[in-house]
Amino acid sequence: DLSFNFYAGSCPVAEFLVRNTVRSASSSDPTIPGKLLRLLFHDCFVQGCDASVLIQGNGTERSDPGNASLGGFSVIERAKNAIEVFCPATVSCADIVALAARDAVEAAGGPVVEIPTGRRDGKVSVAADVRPNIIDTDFSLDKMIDAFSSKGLSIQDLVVLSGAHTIGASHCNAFDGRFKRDSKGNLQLIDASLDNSYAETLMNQCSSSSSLTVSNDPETSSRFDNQYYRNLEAHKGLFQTDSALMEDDRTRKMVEDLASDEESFFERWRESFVKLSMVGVKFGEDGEVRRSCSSVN
Ligand code: HEM
Ligand SMILES: [Ca+2]
Ligand SMILES: [Ca+2]
Repeated sequence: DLSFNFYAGSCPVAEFLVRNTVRSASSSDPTIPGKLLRLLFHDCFVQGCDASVLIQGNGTERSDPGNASLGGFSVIERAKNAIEVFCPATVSCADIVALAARDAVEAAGGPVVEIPTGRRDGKVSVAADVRPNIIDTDFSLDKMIDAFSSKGLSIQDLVVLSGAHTIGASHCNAFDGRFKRDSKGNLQLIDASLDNSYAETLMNQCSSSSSLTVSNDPETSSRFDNQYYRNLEAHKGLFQTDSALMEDDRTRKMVEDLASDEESFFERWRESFVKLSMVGVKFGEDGEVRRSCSSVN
């Protein structure tokens, strides 16, 4: 079973080493927190929170185009290497991924969250599992709710965890279908739920380079705060799936509450984040503790 401070006896420095690694990596590279947080989402939604996303090789999850824009792997590997020095073959990579995401939020100014540990590392990682489980930016609210519910997560968890888009960055192809440039070079909105001037800014940013990334939250791009929900209220959600939360009665009220009260966002984040970090966790012989995070033992 998972428990708080699972490694208290077997590896008391584990959480400290992860936190330190995440802190130092984030201060030298401010793109790290967003990467580590998204990595947990993509791990937990495919085969559960079992570090299946870290396995390298032909045909693994990591090789799927749906995971092509993930990052932060080297930070996980660094934390694992530090931990192996003190307590070999004891701390799972799945726990390191979850702890690193937790610490990334804290490093970006977000809430401190206590999470249970004791996850086991999965032995299966198949590319074909990725796209059926990861939510695409063209999903309707109903499809998002179904996807979350299939992982034991509620509508509230969907709205609260989407608040992760208060940090990090995205490639233009994830949202540039929402507008286009007409023959005169002017903006033509395709998705009417998007603010005109924001769309114009995005269009211009994206036309300068196709591999460019844009901040998910242009107001406070590297700060984990409730600005994401204020952006949604202003029709400045980056993805259609972000805007959709404002367009439906089932979620609009939650967005407004979270936009007006950061402390309540942080409180709900703690709850929903713990739930996300426990999706489909493996126990006993269903899993193992990997020696190296990028390959099964
Ligand atoms: C609800 C449906 C969601 C959709 C459709 C979605 C989609 C996306 C997409 C397309 C990107 C841009 C990737 C790129 O182009 O590099 C992105 C970035 C990101 N997502 Fe989500 N996401 C969702 C939920 C979540 C959740 C639940 C979390 C974590 C709890 C999360 C955390 C992030 C973070 C932190 C980034 C920035 C990554 C970086 O800076 O490298 N997302 N998301
Ligand atoms: Ca997984
Ligand atoms: Ca922010």
